Amino acid sequence: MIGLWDTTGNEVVKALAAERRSAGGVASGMALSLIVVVDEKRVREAEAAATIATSQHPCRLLMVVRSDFERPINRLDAEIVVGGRLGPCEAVVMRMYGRLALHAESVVMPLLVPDVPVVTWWHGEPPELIANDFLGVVADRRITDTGQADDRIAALRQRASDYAPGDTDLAWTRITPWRTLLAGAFDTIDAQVTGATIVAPASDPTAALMSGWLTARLGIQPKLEATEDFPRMRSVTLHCSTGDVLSLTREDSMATFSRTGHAVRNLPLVRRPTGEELAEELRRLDADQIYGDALGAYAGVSGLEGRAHKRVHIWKDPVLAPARRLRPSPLPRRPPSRPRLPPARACPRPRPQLPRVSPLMGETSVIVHSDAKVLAQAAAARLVVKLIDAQAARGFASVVLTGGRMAATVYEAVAGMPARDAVDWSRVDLWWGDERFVPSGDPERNEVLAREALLDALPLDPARVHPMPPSDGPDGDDPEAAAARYAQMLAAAAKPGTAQLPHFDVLILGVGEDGHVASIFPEHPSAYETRPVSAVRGSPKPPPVRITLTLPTINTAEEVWLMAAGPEKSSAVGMAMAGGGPVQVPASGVHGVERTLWLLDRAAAAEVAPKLRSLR
Ligand SMILES: O=C(O)[C@H](O)[C@@H](O)[C@H](O)[C@H](O)COP(=O)(O)O
Repeated sequence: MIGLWDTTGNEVVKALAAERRSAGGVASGMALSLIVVVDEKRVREAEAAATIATSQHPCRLLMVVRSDFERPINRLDAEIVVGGRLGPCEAVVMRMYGRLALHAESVVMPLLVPDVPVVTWWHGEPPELIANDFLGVVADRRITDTGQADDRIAALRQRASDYAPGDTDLAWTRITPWRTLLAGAFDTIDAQVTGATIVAPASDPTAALMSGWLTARLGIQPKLEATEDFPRMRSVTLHCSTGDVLSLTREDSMATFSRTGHAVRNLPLVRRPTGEELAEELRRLDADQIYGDALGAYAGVSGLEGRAHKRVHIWKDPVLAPARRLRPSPLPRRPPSRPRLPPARACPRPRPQLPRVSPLMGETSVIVHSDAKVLAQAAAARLVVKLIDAQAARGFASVVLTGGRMAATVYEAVAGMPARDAVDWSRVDLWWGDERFVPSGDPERNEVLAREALLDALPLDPARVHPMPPSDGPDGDDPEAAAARYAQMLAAAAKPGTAQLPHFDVLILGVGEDGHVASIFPEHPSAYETRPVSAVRGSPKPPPVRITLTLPTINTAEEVWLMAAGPEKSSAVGMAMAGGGPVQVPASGVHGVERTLWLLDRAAAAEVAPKLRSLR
């Protein structure tokens, strides 16, 4: 077991690899990644259940304990157990504090086992909308437990309204033994079932699902008879057209089965531990249509099976929802005797700090167009509409431009578009995300590219056009000074007293074959930079000296659009969308405050995992 205190996602990935090596392949052949989302007070229960389930299903268990969203600092503590107290699996228990807890996926995604299904189980109050939790959006199967909700029946109805195939609920799993016994009873009768009575507490979601199941299978409307004398569903009685009555009644750990004209029989009906219920759900990785039918029949919602299997992540900040305000509890202190992660100790060089990415991250959409030409036309149309909308809302608009072939085709498409005249170009601010540090007028400059392809044809206000300084500008051949100058220009344009940067409505990026964006290159110092603007030396893409906005600056834009076309971009795009990490794949580290848009052609989208490609 390794305990990592106040750590980073990267350290957890490294420590897991180290622990796997030292465990000598204890947990090979993992069939799935199981993400468990749980509150601190229920961790022990969740661990006990997961231990039972993982003993039946070899998997990587990723337990996410989220707390104190309001805490101003972010912190991650992690515990890595391979083939130990959590069963024969690889387990990472992660405690996330502060705003980091809202972006658990940034830590969890790199830990998913490649190419195997992902199952997410919430042990506790289920999320109102699964789309609000990225850990649910990435999962192939999603397991909630409405039995844990404060208002269990309302939670069940909410599951129906929010349903997508692949969802399931442990309140449903709980009636598997009942359904087995009742199905056996049906087999013994020829008569038609005309009615049913279910005796259960009024708020029992399991009884509600039993009612829905009987409605969906037999076309009857069962009567729910409320009782407060029993904590769980007490009995199910079926009335046949012949007048026969079949009844199944729970008695402690068994059931009595009675049928008109037959002797009463005792049958096993054991209440299973949560871990057994979880294990049952892990046995199937396709959608459970019978559950969907039962849920829809109970809630009176039709067409559940026809819904899309995948959800789009919808950002929701629980801190802004007054009902969920949480009082921060003291952060656990690192135990003095706890050893530090061995690989980190072995690392001789001080590691640079990862840039703090903005905690605000809107929805991510992936739009795949047939080819680069259509992509350029569509992106151009989108840009024109975005600028018109921004001007309608605020009177002006601002866009951050980039360089490269894809950007050039989009600029040309805007230039050739009659609708471009609907934009008041004199009220558009233009900034650059990066620039090649060469003399002014040099055809290598991104500024020159944009001017020739588009800007020269537009009635812009020159005072609103802000190219990055050239190498023959006021700072001469000093890219650091030029970067600092651009940072000052940005600060001067920011709203006084509120920010260091102006508002960017949309920031456009091309994606390099190696996953670079702007002039932030993989494993390059620019990928660690936290100042707003950075000089770049030794760029792997010529020319070698450049200036770039850094990741924290890019991530303040309202919308960030990443554009890529062609097969040579497919692996970079695939890695970025799989959460490759901002240093290894800078494109994975950018996002818009309100929206991140991937604009791809089919060839560039080829390696985007199917489950992500369906995000729209
Ligand atoms: O100055 C640059 O080179 C760019 O700003 C760079 O980030 C570019 O956008 C990508 O490399 C994609 O370029 P392509 O669209 O040409 O592949």
